[in-house]
Amino acid sequence: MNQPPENDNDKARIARFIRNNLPAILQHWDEFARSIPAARHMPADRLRDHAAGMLGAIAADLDQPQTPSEQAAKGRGRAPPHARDTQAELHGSGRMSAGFTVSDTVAEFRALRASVMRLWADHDGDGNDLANDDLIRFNEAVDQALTESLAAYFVEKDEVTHRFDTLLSATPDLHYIVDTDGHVLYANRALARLFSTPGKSPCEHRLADFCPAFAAQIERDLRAVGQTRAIGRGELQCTAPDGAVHTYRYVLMPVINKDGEVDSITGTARNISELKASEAKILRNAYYDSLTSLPNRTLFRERLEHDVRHAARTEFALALLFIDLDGFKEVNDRFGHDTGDQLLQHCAQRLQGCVRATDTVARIGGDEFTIILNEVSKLAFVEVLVGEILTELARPFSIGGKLVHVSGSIGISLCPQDTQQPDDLLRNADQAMFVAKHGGRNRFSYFTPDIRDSAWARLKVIDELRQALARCELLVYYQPIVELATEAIVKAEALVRWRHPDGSLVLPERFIGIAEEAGLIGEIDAWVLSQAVPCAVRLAELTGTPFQISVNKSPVEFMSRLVKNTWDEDLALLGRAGPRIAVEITEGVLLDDSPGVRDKLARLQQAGVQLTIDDFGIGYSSMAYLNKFKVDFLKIDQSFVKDMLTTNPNSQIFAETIIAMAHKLGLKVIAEGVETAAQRDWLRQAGCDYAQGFLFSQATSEECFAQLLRAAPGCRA
Ligand SMILES: Nc1nc2c(ncn2[C@@H]2O[C@H](COP(=O)(O)OP(=O)(O)OP(=O)(O)O)[C@@H](O)[C@H]2O)c(=O)[nH]1
Repeated sequence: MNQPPENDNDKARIARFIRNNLPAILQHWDEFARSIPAARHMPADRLRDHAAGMLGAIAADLDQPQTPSEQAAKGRGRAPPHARDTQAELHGSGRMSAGFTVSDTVAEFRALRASVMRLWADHDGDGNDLANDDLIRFNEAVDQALTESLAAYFVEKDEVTHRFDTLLSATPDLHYIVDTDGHVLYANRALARLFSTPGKSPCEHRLADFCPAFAAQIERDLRAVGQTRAIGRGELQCTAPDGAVHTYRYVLMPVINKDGEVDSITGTARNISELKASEAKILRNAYYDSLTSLPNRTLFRERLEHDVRHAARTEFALALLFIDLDGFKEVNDRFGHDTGDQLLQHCAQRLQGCVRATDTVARIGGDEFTIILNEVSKLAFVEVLVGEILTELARPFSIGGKLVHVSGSIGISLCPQDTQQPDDLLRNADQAMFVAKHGGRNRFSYFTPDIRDSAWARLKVIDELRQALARCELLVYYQPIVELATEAIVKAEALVRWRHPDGSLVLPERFIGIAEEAGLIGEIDAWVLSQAVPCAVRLAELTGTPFQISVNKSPVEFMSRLVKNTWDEDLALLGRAGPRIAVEITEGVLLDDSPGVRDKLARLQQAGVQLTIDDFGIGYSSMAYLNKFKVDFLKIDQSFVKDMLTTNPNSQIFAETIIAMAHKLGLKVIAEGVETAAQRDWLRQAGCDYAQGFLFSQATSEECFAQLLRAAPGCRA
């Protein structure tokens, strides 16, 4: 049953008291408030304004008439608020945002209550009965305000929690909070999903349970963070429920409570599996050959250094094998690069099959492999193994239904016998391989000091040759080609000579091969051509008839990418020279079916250059290409001429056959190396068209050549 409202004067008295004594109450309150941890660092005026607001709201509440049941409800803090967003509610949500704990918030109300009551007690009131009644009313109003404030505080807290939960749920990173014993207090959705155990919340686990393989590491890191309060970092691998293994990088941070103790530990973990995979790929690319998956040159060098150091500490030797495939370019040219690539892969497998796991097989260049053989106790074993490798490489490879053949040339250098320097060891093995290759391929050669000396000599020649070009030390000599019927000099072959700084005249046999290997041959041949063209013009003026000079174009110029490309300039020059210049090529060039070679031949043909096939008869001597390309002259190799009348009568048959065949095809024949009158006579009688050789003249300077021409009968000069 409702009680009548209380007397208005009574109701207003405490409210009036609060309003009249507000400065004094706030002064008391200030002292209390400073003991609240969260309020300690707040500006005093803000705290006061806030308290004044709350007291004003409480006083306003006290102004309201209320029934006894409302009063009872208020006493329990259950009275409905007067309006939405009461001052108390605003207080509660504000305190939550300002970082007040619940107990801080309660303490603030306690301080307000104590401040008013202290002052009330000191006050000359209107009598204790009334004062007690007022105090009861006051306490009820404070309780009500506190309840409203806390309710708003928790609503705000839930909202903040919800916001953070939403934020943490949206991220693929794992976020978690554990207590100092490692029990999970919070796991975001990504972590819960990753380690979902049916019927069990992540909070029923210890963090270490999620990753048993790294449990000890997790426990150790959590312990360290708890003890040192330092941030902990680490990486671990976890197997997800779908069996996938992921790598996580994690950070652990201590949560310090108001007493300065580690209350809990928060952690985040990021899946870095992709990063790891790309790091591994970068590492693989830096150290491994992508085609064969063998160690590349960089890793090989590191291993060699390591193994050489290791060998120095043992009584065992180390053998380094340098393997270069023979005829690999032909595989590329004939079957295409894909087949070449597959061949390299097969070779890599076969090489690996020949050695122990402790040895290293590496691919250090195009068709170059190296093998480090460790702990060699007997050199005989090396030879047995090298024999096996040669057999393996020479065994046909079946690639794409085709049988492909190559072989290998192997150089061997030993540590410590030859050297203990990794760089020298590699150079030695390379030089020894070079010797094996030039010794006929499909074989091996040990490094010897002689090899080193000749390799150094070779390098010296390359160096000097480079300078020879720049210092104009090369000369062109001309060897006459006579018409056998008349013995008149009708043509010449341009041959290069090198006036060495030591004064000697070096013949091409001594340096052309080296120039080819060093990639200098293109420049040399181009220079010879540039000299021969004006010479042909001058000789034609001298003789009064067109005069042709033939120049050599090395097969290497057609085939190797190492050689400096002078083709555009050469062809322009040849085009201007017309029939004054013929180009001599070997038959191997015509037999080469690779697109690069075919293209260069076609350009020569388009320029209308007359072609001479040099050294005819010693190679494949296939007739088929004579049909495909317009050839003008065949040069019978001097080896046939040399022994046709002495040791090998078959040479006569060869020469006769070549001459007959050439004539049937409309080609003229030139015999090289004619040294005797008997050879000349035989060739003339066999129908050969032209001859050159010492019988007529050695190669000579343009000046001497001009004298030869002037001395010839019928010369107009
Ligand atoms: N298919 C393929 N070819 C390559 C690769 N790297 C280099 N080459 C080619 O391998 C060839 C190596 O040249 P050489 O060693 O002179 O060729 P070769 O025919 O074995 O010559 P010799 O060693 O004198 O017997 C060149 O034609 C390169 O273009 C590759 O990764 N794949």
